[in-house]
Amino acid sequence: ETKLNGYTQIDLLQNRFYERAKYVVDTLRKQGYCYLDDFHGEVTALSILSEVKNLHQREKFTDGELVSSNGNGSMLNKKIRDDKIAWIDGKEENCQTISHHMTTVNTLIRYCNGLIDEYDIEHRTKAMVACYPGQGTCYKRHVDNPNKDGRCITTLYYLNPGWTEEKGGMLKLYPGGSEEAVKILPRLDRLLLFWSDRRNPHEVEPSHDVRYAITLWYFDKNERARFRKKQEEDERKKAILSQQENGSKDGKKD
Ligand SMILES: Cn1c(O)c(C(=O)NCC(=O)O)c(=O)c2ccccc21
Ligand SMILES: [Mn+2]
Repeated sequence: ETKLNGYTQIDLLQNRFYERAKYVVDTLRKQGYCYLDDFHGEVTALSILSEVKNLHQREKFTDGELVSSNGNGSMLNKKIRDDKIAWIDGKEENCQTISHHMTTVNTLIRYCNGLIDEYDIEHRTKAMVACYPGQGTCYKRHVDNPNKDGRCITTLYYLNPGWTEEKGGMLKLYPGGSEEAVKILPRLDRLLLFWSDRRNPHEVEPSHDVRYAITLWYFDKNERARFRKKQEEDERKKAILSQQENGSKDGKKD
C-alpha cells in the first residue's frame, strides 16, 4: 500500500468524504441547504444522464399529471403532462451508474450522520428519477415533509449539461420559510441537500427544456418509527370502523 505523507489511500478517501460531510453539515446548520458541484466528475455524471435518458426511452417513467399548458386551467388549449417520475432501487438493468450514485450519497450521508446529533439516519427511499418535459412544466411551492413522515434530508442530483437560467426550471428555495428566495441552477453534476421539513418550502419554476434530476430522501430513524406506528394505528382504527359499519348493516338486515 503506497503511503502518501503518512496516509494510506483508504485514509485519503475517507478524509475526502469526511471533509465534504463536515462542509455539508456546517452549511446545513447555517442556511438549511447546501450544494456540492462536480460531485461525481463529468464522465460519471454523463453516464448517469445516459442511463436516465434510456429509462425515459424505455417508457419507465409514469405519465405526469395532465395539466393545461397556459396554467389558467382552461380546457381549451392542448394538454401537456408535467413532471414524470420513475422509482429506481438500483438493481434494474442498465442502472449501474445510478446505483453507484446511490451508494456514494449513502456514504456521504453516513459521514454526515456522525456529525449530526439531532438525527439518526439509517435508511432512505428508493431513487426518484424525475423528468420535466419542458413546455413550461413546473412544480408548485411545497414542503417535502410537512407532517413528520420521517424524512429529514432531501438530496437532489441534477443532470442538465449547459443549463442556463433562460431555460427556466430553476429551483426556488425559501430557506427558513423566509420570503427572499434562493434560486438554484439545476446544472449537471450538482448535488443539492436540504432539510426536508418546513424549513425549506421550494418550487420548480416553469421549464422550457427537458430537465432531469434524481432525488434520494433520507429518514430519521425515530421520526420514521413513530410515523409507521401511527400509520398502523390508523389502519387498525379504519378496519374496526368498517367492521362496525358492516356489523350495523348486518344488524339492520335481520
Ligand atoms: C417531480 N418532483 C419534484 O421535482 C420535486 C421537487 O421538489 N423537485 C425539486 C427540483 O427538481 O429541483 C418533488 O418534491 C416531488 C415530490 C413528489 C413527486 C414528484 C416530485
Ligand atoms: Mn420537493
